Amino acid sequence: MALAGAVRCWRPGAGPSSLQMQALSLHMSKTAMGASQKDFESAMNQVKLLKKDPGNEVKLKLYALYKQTTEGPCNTPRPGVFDLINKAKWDAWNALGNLPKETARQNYVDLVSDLSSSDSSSQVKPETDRKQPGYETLVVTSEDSITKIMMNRPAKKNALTIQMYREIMLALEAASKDDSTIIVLTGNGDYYSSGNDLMNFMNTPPGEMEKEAKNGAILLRDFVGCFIDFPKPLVAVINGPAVGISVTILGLFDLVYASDRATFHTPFTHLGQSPEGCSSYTFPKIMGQAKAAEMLMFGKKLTAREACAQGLVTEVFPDSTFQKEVWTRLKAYSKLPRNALHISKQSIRNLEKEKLHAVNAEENSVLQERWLSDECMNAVMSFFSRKAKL
Ligand SMILES: CCCCCC/C=C/C(=O)SCCNC(=O)CCNC(=O)[C@H](O)C(C)(C)COP(=O)(O)OP(=O)(O)OC[C@H]1O[C@@H](n2cnc3c(N)ncnc32)[C@H](O)[C@@H]1OP(=O)(O)O
Repeated sequence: MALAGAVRCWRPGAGPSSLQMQALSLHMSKTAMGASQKDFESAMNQVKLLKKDPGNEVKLKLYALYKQTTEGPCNTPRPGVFDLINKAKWDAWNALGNLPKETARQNYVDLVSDLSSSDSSSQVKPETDRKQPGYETLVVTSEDSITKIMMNRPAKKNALTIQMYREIMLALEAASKDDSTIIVLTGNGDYYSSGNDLMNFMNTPPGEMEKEAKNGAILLRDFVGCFIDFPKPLVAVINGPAVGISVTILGLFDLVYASDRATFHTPFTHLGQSPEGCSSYTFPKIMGQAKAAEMLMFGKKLTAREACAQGLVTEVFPDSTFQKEVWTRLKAYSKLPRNALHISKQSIRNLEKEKLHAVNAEENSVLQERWLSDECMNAVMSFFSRKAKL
């Protein structure tokens, strides 16, 4: 509801210290005696300084109290049934009945004082303070109704360890229930992610290969399943090159923003493996059979612009302004009506959910076999012996 213009009392603005001082002086004057006209004017100014939007219900209350204080009881005709905004405002004002002007003024000042106190206690904190505890391989923060999950293993190009798969699942589970509107996955450092950590294949005793392959397939099924079922808008902020599973799951995101430094590489055949992340289904749908085969079968690496032209990426930004442009965009999107956004996401996804889970199960059962193949073992060994030979 667009009330901002009419409730002359609302405009986010200045810094915390002036806000806190005004709240304090307002509180002191109103407790000494009834609120004066000066207190009322000061409250009207203060409401413009609030950083946090108090929501339509509170804005309606402020509007009603303002009108009651300045004009007395509502005696204008009720707006027509289709004039929704003015009708809501009229209803709020009319609900105050014959409340005396002095009481309305006092209530207005009290309400603003309460809003100011909670607003100053929720001022922006540095990122280190906002960081959610409990993650070792991720940095998870929430701000402006956006939960950001950042893979945090820059020295290893954000290669995904078993612990990282698990922590990403936990972070998604928590984000699905928090009050965020949008969830972002991104990487710390120069890479978005180099995909599965190839060490995941190296620590298995010879007799336990089959069991480990089975466990790996279960973990992968659950990991990809979280993206299939995720109920809120998911945005990938691709800060640099992306490899393997970090690319294939992009078909399950709602928006993919990429720096022009990013590349997209799925070298499954070279690794003796096969596609996962539902890409065997989503990629041909997104980019057509021929282009999907080039990526998934022949390991063609795409630039960000090529990936955008093929529909895998939503938009490409110059690396120099990437973070600024993307976060400005996301902050604007995060103010959209939350429930409507989530319902739209779910309507789109629900049409495909069953199919995606079936594809996920099929891909994982093929991969489970692939991990036991000589082709896969040799490719992994050759990656790790590469450095030793230099
Ligand atoms: C539960 C199991 C689920 C499995 C799901 C199936 C998923 C499949 C895939 O994701 S397949 C894709 C796997 N990824 C790769 O094949 C990429 C391998 N890495 C590379 O090719 C290169 O490292 C690079 C191109 C990403 C970057 O090259 P460069 O710029 O030359 O840097 P370095 O190679 O020196 O890398 C720095 C440091 O990071 C280590 N590292 C990078 N990526 C991985 C990786 N994927 N796995 C393990 N380690 C990785 C690299 O070894 C270096 O370590 P060091 O400094 O030498 O200790």
